[in-house]
Amino acid sequence: MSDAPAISVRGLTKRYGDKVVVDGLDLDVARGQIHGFLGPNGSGKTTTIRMLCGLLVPDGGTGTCLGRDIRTQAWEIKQRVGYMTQRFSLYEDLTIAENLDFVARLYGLDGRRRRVARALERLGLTSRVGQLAGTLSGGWKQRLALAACVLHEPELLLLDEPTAGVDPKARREFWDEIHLLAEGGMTVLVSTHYMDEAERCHRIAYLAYGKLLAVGSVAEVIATSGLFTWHVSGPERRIASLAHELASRAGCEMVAPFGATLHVSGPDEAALEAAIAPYRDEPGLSWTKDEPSLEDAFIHLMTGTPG
Ligand SMILES: Nc1ncnc2c1ncn2[C@@H]1O[C@H](COP(=O)(O)OP(=O)(O)OP(=O)(O)O)[C@@H](O)[C@H]1O
Repeated sequence: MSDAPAISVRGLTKRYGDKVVVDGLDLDVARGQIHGFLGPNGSGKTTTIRMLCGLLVPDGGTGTCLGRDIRTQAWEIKQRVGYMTQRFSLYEDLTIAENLDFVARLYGLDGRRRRVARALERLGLTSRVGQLAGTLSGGWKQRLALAACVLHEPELLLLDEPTAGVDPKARREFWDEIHLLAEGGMTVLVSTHYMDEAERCHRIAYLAYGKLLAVGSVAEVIATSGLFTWHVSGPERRIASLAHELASRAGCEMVAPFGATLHVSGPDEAALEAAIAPYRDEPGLSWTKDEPSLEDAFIHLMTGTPG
């Protein structure tokens, strides 16, 4: 396997009319990595994914995907990439095996039986081969969609919100499968809105309004945010009123209740401590300084970006 990055793009730009939806994006994804792609709705994740696999031509920028030029070698890229779109559809009145066989025929793949058997085994679907796709739960449907995407043994998987609306257990299992595929050498770029999924990636990139705001490991992205956070817990009614009081104090940029605990954050450590100082010795309240969560960091990064 080559050491060259699976994805390497510079200044990637896409406009629709006057609107710049991807704005000068630089991104490197190493081979064999699971790279998360996060950002609010409409931030340009799908558009970027479609430019990377040659489905959309960028208006600006250059780069390679699997060593091929994204502008001039789209056909070669498409053959080596598995792309699971947000609305991946399967034939509900066909069984799991029939769906996979159909996809293999559609793409004219050689060794169909072997490929279908391998995909079934890889994704733990062997025991359900005869089940109609329409009778599968959301999690199993997504797993079948993933099996269809790996039938041609791609080097890179582009997964666009593959687990939206799927329950936590099925999401966790789906991610176990993604990790197994990566262990086997596949590179994965996966967009998600779920923080727990972001934390299962080797690296993440955070996009807002078409601009890349942060990239790195989860710890690096949290550090990039430059945010400081305190947690305070206490009686529920007091926590509810405290949330209102703190929200109006300078230095508290974000105040978010999590049950009977508040996450209180701000980018200026001294200003934040001054804001909470009057409450620090209040009986019944328990304060701890903590790392900001990834969600705190993302919301802060987005708040500082003009839309
Ligand atoms: N074909 C198109 N024509 C015009 N505007 C488009 C087109 N495709 C996407 N857009 C706009 O580009 C912006 C980025 O959309 P995109 O789907 O890439 O965002 P996203 O980050 O994937 O969002 P989500 O998380 O909701 O899937 C949005 O404002 C969207 O409305």
